[in-house]
Amino acid sequence: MTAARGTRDSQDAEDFDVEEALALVKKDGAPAPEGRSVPAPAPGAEQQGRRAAHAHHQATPWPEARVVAGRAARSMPRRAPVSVPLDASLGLVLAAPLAALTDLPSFDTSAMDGWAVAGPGPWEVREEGVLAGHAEPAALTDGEAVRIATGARIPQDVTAVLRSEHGLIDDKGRLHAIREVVHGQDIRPRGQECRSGDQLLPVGALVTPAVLGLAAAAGYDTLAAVPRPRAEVLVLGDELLTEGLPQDGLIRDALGPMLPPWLRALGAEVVAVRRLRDDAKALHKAITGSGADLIVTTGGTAAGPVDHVHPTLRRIGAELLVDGVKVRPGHPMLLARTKENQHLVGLPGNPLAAVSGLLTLAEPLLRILAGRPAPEPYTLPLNEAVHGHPYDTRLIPVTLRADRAVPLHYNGPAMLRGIAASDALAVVPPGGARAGQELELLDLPWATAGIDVCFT
Ligand SMILES: Nc1nc2c(c(=O)[nH]1)N[C@H]1C(S)=C(S)[C@@H](COP(=O)(O)OP(=O)(O)OC[C@H]3O[C@@H](n4cnc5c(N)ncnc54)[C@H](O)[C@@H]3O)O[C@H]1N2
Ligand code: MOO
Repeated sequence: MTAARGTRDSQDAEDFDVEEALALVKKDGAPAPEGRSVPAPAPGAEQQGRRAAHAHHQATPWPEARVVAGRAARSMPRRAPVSVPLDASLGLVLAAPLAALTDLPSFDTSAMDGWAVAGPGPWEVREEGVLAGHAEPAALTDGEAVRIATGARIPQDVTAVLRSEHGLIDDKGRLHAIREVVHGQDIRPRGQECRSGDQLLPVGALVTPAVLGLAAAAGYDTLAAVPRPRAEVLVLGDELLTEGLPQDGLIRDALGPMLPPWLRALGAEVVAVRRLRDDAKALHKAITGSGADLIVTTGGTAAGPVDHVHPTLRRIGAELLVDGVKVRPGHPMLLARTKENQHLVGLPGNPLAAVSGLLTLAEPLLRILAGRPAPEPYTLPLNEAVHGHPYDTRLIPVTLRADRAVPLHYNGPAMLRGIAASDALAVVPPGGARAGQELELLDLPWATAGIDVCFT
């Protein structure tokens, strides 16, 4: 057995047996790391444990969880379109059709460097040439030519543009064509691409770099866009460090740096990222004080002594729309309506489990709030078999090689090593998948061609 194979087997075991493994640690009273004390079980911890076991049976199937998240977004009223300067509209969605504000080109334009000529040659060449962006050139009369640059306005009564490489000046200063001159050649007539008022793009089009260019060319300084849904990230955990090396049982916060750009790539405006201690009061205050459309919490979703997300949601009377999902990793993820027009996605603390929650619940919700089109579902064959969970869907990081999905190792719930090297998450149905089996893929923003590569 190779080392890599051994690693994966042990990860799979962790995946299936994480609950039992944790229970064993607790039963045996494993010593706490030096200098750190195990918090006493919170009042009601036993009840929480029962609730967690119950919740697991109530968990929503993975495909349905995504539908519920989409429905939650559709239940929210549409926010009014915003007028956004071009340089800030990348990644937004048009809230009004993009209609040309001008003819394009807006004047007859030379397509080449050379001479604008009138009538048949040879031509007398005028002394002063015509450059792009300069004053309106004087009309030509038959037998005349003028030097012209690409993009310059065509003088009146010009019949064609002769490219510089297709003309010769004789010793008397007259211009001769070395090729046949076709009427209108190398002239871009006004309105060739569009007339003022023509619809260039419909409502709902994604603003890509190309759209920015088109909008600018068509005369726009601002665009009417669907506003980005506002997301606030609450990173929970006493054990988290924001710099330096992990030490004394403390670890680096991996989600604080990862989630804001990822949420932005999913269409959100991240209005705040706050780090909170494992403290129920602080969490209550942060949730009830937030004006965001979506609150994303990390950690605290399970039934441990300092897992305050469920109790806090109960306390504020939130409606749990999804309470656990039949997916590995990430099964404790949740979605709640916290108040009118506000939802909360609770991501599990294990980093890959958090990614799973992000793509299962936050992605459809944000995509619909941002007015973005749903990505076309697609599948690729697996290049090797993967184990499945007996009852739950698995999401595993894969790279895409020669139209095959290659599963990556280091895909345990607490690991980011696999996903950091991956292009997509493959959706493994309960029971696993054979080599060659077509699996649905969820593209990761950095691997998607087009706008999704643009995080800023
Ligand atoms: N008795 C049970 N215990 C656990 C269950 C269960 O079903 N029964 N599920 C396990 C699973 S699966 C997951 S996933 C986690 C979810 O836990 P929480 O959402 O409550 O998260 P925490 O306990 O706060 O943290 C879990 C793990 O992740 C680390 N973490 C947390 N935040 C971060 C961060 N920002 N950056 C890096 N790492 C983070 C944290 O230190 C823990 O190691 O619950 C299992 N337990
Ligand atoms: O199995 Mo958990 O959801 O670690 O990810």
